[in-house]
Formats: sequence, structure tokens, C-alpha cells
Amino acid sequence: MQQYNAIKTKHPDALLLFRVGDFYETFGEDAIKASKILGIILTHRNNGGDKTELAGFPHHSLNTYLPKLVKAGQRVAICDQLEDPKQTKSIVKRGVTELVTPGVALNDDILSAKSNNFLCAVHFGRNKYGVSFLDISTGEFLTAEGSAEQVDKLLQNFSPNEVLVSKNHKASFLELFGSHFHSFFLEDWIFQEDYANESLTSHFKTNTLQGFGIDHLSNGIIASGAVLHYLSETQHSRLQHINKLQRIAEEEYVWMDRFTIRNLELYHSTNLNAVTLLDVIDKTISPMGGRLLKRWLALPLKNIEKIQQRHQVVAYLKTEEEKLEKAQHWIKQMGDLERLISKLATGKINPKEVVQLKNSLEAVVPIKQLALESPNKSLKSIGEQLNECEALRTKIKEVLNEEAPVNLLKGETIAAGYSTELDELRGLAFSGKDYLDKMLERETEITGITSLKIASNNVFGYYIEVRNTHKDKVPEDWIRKQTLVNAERYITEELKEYEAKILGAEERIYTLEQQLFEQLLMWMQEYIGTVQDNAYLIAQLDCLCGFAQLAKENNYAMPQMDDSTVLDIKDGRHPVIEKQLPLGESYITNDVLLNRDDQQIIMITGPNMSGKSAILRQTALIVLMAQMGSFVPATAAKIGAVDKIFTRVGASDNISMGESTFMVEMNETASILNNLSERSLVLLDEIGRGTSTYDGISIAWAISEYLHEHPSRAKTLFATHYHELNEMTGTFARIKNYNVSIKELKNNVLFLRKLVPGGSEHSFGIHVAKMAGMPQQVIQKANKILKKLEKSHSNSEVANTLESAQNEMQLSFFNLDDPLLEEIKEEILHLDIDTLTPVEALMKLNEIKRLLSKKKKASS
Ligand SMILES: Nc1ncnc2c1ncn2[C@@H]1O[C@H](COP(=O)(O)OP(=O)(O)OP(=O)(O)O)[C@@H](O)[C@H]1O
Repeated sequence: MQQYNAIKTKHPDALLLFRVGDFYETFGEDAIKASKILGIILTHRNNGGDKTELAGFPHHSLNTYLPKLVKAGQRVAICDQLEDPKQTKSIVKRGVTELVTPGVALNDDILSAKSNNFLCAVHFGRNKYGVSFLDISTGEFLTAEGSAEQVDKLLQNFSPNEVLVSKNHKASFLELFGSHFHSFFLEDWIFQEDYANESLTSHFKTNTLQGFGIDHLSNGIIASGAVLHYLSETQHSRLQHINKLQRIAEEEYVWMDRFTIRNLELYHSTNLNAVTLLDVIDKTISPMGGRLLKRWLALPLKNIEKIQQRHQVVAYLKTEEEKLEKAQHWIKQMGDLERLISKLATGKINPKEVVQLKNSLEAVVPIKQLALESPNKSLKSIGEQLNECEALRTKIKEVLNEEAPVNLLKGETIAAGYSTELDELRGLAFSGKDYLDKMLERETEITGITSLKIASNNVFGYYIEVRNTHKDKVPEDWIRKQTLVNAERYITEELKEYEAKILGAEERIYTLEQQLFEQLLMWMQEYIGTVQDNAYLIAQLDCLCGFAQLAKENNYAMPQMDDSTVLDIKDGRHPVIEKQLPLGESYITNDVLLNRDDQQIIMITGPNMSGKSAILRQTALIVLMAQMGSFVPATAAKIGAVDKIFTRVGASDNISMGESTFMVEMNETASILNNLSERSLVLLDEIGRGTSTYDGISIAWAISEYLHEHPSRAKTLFATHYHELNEMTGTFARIKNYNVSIKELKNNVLFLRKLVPGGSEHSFGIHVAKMAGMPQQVIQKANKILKKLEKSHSNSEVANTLESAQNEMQLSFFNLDDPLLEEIKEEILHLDIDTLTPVEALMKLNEIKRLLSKKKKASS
């Protein structure tokens, strides 16, 4: 226990798996945690009078249990026996051989194929923040610096599995970036520029960091230094695959803040079962392709030429079906080239995986051929850059058995014909059967015993077995070793010699196989960079093939990109919703035209559930997909490259919402207004909803006016159910009214979902309330008021209408014991009719309807 305590003191923040014999044991608090997470039994033992908790599992189950612990956010220190217990009389030497943490994992069972596993560090600089991401399983190492907002966005994009921050900034980090990350707080001195510079230059074996183009990013460098420090602290020293540090060139990518990423449900959704855009557009076949696609989604391009290059490859692959099929067939054979090569670098690759690596590289040959043959320039360039790695493949084929096992101990790793010594030893070991058969034949003849048997067991090794009936014929020089019920077992000099030879050969075979395998791995190290480059090229190709596949399956069109500021979408669809419609229902397409000249802001009105949000989101998604390099769900799209996409959704109808939520909504919106550019696309969905109707309309009005008057003239879609905003077109030339059409049936609404020019006459909350099963009497009363109000032309009429409505509603609400209805009643009772203009009265009515719609939502 003394040894345990000494080691535990060194790793107070980790769950210590302490190897005892054939078990990994945990003690105390660790045991309580482990038993909870792993569902293993918690026992107690007496430790010098103190009771200690204890929980453990067999050492061979490490691969089953370790991932569970790490996925639960634990940092796990694996403490192994450093010497053979049989060879020592005192306590076995033990030490921590690996510290596995959520952000530093190489184990396939912890990693997920299509996601990176990023370790991140955030440095709080004087006036900027530095951030760095490293995936030890792929070798990617990235850095950037900027405002808190930028770092926040990157954290959202890269969703790191662990974030390192200095202890000093723990509170600020949690406040600024939230507590949902697995975070670990390091000593403050680690976040220093000199120290970081030194660690990085010594790791990359360079004098400066100039070559990486990051030497001016001192905050980014400090964060990257902290990441490297953590790797050494967690006992990861073989890092040859981490051979460059790249700057995340944010100016090259479309800016989307975290609200936008969240609202558009790109790769996460608040609803666990919801389908995200990534789910729909990911047609990649290889793990590295899947990971790259996520990156492309997080960082859509701004450069038109680069975007068009991707589109052209997609167009080519979409028409050349046979080529697409072939390329995908070969990519499928690839496996995870990127992670295989990282395993080589970190010394964790097994013989079977080396053969897999070779096979992956074999698939590069036909892919290269295919790419080179194409008339498409970008594809050709991928072909030119792909390296067939012929020498590497030949070498692996020469050294390793095609059927090499996972575990070197199993033997048969090295191919026959590679080492003469190995071949001879194997000959000796395997020709044994022949030799024994001959010996048996000879001894049977000499002794005249017909039932002789030669066999071996773990205790005595080789023996000759004689049945009791022939006992008297046994020669004198045979040595008796074991007596059974019906037989005796003997050994002979010859058998002993033979056994020594065989055992020696087997041991030597194992050592030799191990040596030769190690030599191969050493020899392969110089290919790490080349294979990484191949993996990246294949990942790109996989993404582009995926886009072609996607476009084919869903009838997407190639967007036409230019440097104008026009956005002109014909028959646009929402890529996710269209996939989820009930059978037989088809998605209603819509045109959207936005420009800076005469249609800068589109005010979309329409009842709840009519499809306003869908139009907003599909517009953003179409732009985003186009700039990723994908085709888009539309019949045609002319897209002047967008540089920022902002979306804001008004706080959802929530009865308990207080002032603060509203303030958050306003702050979020303010940050858009401060960052507008000529190429921005702004989507505002029911902004202002989070307050009283009157305030809501004023705020929505003010925001629209600001957007209109701002010199950037940013393209904007504004969905609202405040039809009062339709009045803005009278004053503001570039604001246009559209509505999502509906057809009014008797007492119901049919959603046509078509975006048509013109405003809406009135809101439709009551219809929705009806559909949601509101009590009939409430609906009838509300309808009455609405009708009268709409007809009214003077204050007195409104006053009369409301007065009688109040009376009526008051009566009918009396018996309904429901806080929400109570609120609606209150709203009506407290109308100060005398001071209201007809418009204000209408607004108040809207508020009542809004509450009704809340009721609908609450009851559904
Ligand atoms: N063009 C369309 N074709 C077919 N179905 C659609 C279309 N647009 C929307 N829908 C369906 O209608 C539902 C509601 O659409 P959406 O959320 O866009 O309405 P909304 O007007 O924004 O409503 P609210 O004001 O309540 O937020 C969607 O979930 C989808 O199922």
C-alpha cells in the first residue's frame, strides 16, 4: 500500500489502475468511481485498521474497461509492473506507463472513426486569446488567436474532448466558454512564451517557428506549448507524426458564430434524435474523409476559385458514374490510413495493422491512375500528389506474412524467405513431428511395445507413455516421471535433448520475429509524412466523391459562384426537412432573391408552422453547402460569395422567461449589428418575440431599420409574426414584404408553404391554437374579438369590442383552473382601452394570441 500511495500522490487528478498480479485494482475514491462507471463490484478491505474500498478487473479486460472510464471523462493512470514478479523476491517495481485522458487517446475503442479527438489548450493573453488543437491519433496540430468570440466559435467547431487552461483562469474560462468541456487546469508557469517556444522548437527540431507562419501568434504559441507539455506529462514521447503546426487561417473561411452553428443544426442538435445537416450530407466512405468533411462544414470557403475547383470535381464525378464508383470502391479498401500511420509513429501499431497499412497503400495505385486520367485539373493534381509508396509496400510484403496476427506472440508474423536464420529455426521447430514419428517407430521396434505413445505436457515436457501391460518391456535407461492408473510416463536422454533444442528454437523464433518487426517499424518511420499526405489527399477525394453521390441521390444542382453580392436561389429546398417528410408528401420549393440594390431585406410573415423558419434555414444551408464545395438542393443558385452568416432565433415561447433571457437575445443580436459586412447574410427568426408584443415590434422594427440604413446593406431575411412590420416597406426602399401562403378554409388553415410577395393581413395564432386542441369556447371568443377588431375603424369600436370580449371571456374562464389561461385572462382584463390606438389594441390582441399559441405548445 505504501508503493500505491507514493504513486497515487504523483497523480492526484487521475484514476489510478494499479496492477496487482493478473488484476488492475483501484482503491478508495477511485474504486468508488470505477465501480459506478464500470458496474463492477465494490468491496472493502482492512488496511491497518482502516477500511478501504477496492474494485478491480482482470488485466486482459483493460481494453473493455479503459474506454468506458475515459468516455466518462476520467483521466486514467495505468500503473504496471515494471519487472517480472518471478524474478524478484522483494516488492515488484511498478510505475505509471501511460496516462490516458479524454483528449489524449490512441485506443481504437476510445476513438470514434469519423470524429477527431482533439486535445485543446486555451491561453488567456493580455488582450487576445490563444488556442491550440491537437489530435494525437491523426497528428493534426493547429493554432489560432483572437477574441473570446473567435475562440468560442473554434471551440464549437472543433468540439475538443479535453481543454487545458491555466489554474489562474479557471473561473474566467468557465464563465466565458461554459462548463460543458472536460477541462483540466494546469500550473500557470506552463503558459509562458519562452517555455512554449522552447518546447515547440525542440519538438520540431527547428530554430524558430517561422517556417510554420505562426511566429507572430504569441498567444497561439503559448497554447500550443501547453498542449505539448501535457503530452509529455501524460507519458507520450513518440510523436514523430506531429510534424507541423498549422495556423487556422480564419480569414479564409465563412464566419459563423456559435449561435449560427447551433441554430442551423450543422452537426449537433439540442434534440438528441434530431437529424443534423452532417447526417444528411455525409456520404464519405473512409474515416479520414468523414473527419475532413466535418472540418469543411465548420470552415466553408470564401475564395471563389477554390470553391469552384471543388464544384468542378463534383460535376465531373457526378457525370462519370463509373469513375465515381471505382474511386469509391478503392477508397473503401483504405481503412484509416491516417490513424494507422499515427500508430506507427507512437509505437502502437501491431503486425496485422502494418499489413493493413500496406493494403491501404495498394489501393492508392488505382486511385492515382484514375485521377491522372481525368481531364479535371484539380483531380489530376490530386493524382499527381498521391504517392504510391512502392518501396514501402514491397518492403512490408517482403518482411511480413500476409496473415500476420495482431499479437506478435502468436508467431508467424515474419514472412518465410525473409530471414534464413528464422527459416532454419522454424524448420527445426516444425519438423519436430516428423522426428518424433521416426523415434516412435524406432523405439517400438527395439522394445516390442506396440502401444507406445510420445506426447508432451506443460509439467514434464515430452514423454513416452507405456501402458501397464507392457511395463516389464521398458528399457533400463528410461527414466520414470509419472504414474497414471493404466500407464507410466518416461523420458529418455534423446527426448530431453530434442526438447531443449525445440524450446530453444521457439524462444529464438519469438525474439527474432520481434527484432525483425521492430526493425521494419524503424525503417518505416521515414514514410510517416508521405503517408500522411496521401491520407489527406484521399480524404479530400472521399469528400468530393461523397458530394457527387449526394448530388446524384438528391437531385442537387451545381451552384454558380461569383463575386457579386447577389443571392438568387430557384426552387430551394431544406436538405434535412425534405428527407423527413412523411411518405407521399413532397417538399414545397421556394425562390429567394436578395441583393443590395432593391431587395436587401425580406420581411417574411405567416402563421406559426407555415414554414418561415424552414425558408430562412434552407437559404443559409444552401449558401453554406455551396461554399463547402457541395452542390445544393435547388434547381439553380447564383451565389455571390458570402463571408459571414449570422442567424438569430428569438427566445422560444416560454412562459417562465424573464427579463434576462430577453437581454441575452438582444445582446446576441447586437453582436451581429456590430460585425456586419457587405457580404454578410443575416437571418432573424422571430426576433423580439421574447418580450411583450409592443416592445417586440418596436425592437424588430429598430433592428430592421438599422440593417437597412447600415452602409453594409447586408442581405437579410426576417421572419416574424408581427404583421405590423409590413408597414416598413412604405418608408424603407429595400425592405420587401413576402408571406408564406396559406389557404383559409372554413375555420381552419391549409399551409401552402409558398413564399409569395406581399404582407399578411393578420396573424393566425388562433387557428394553430385550435389545431392544438384549445377549448372551443376560448377559440370562439378569441375569434370574435379578432373579427370585430379587424373590422373596427375607430377607437370607440375597439373599446366596445374589447369590453364585451372581456366580459365574455372573464365568464368563460372562470371555471378553468389553469395558470396559462389565467394569464390570458389577466392580459385582457388589464387592457387600458381608452389609451390604446387601434394598432396598439391589435398588438395587444396579438399578445393574447401569442399566449394562446403558448398554450398550444404547452399542451402538445
Ligand atoms: N416548404 C415546405 N415543404 C414541406 N413541409 C414544410 C415546408 N416548410 C416547412 N415544412 C414543415 O412545416 C414545419 C414547420 O415549419 P417552420 O418551423 O419553418 O414554421 P414557422 O413558420 O417558422 O413556424 P413558427 O412560427 O411556429 O416557428 C416544418 O417542421 C416542416 O415539417
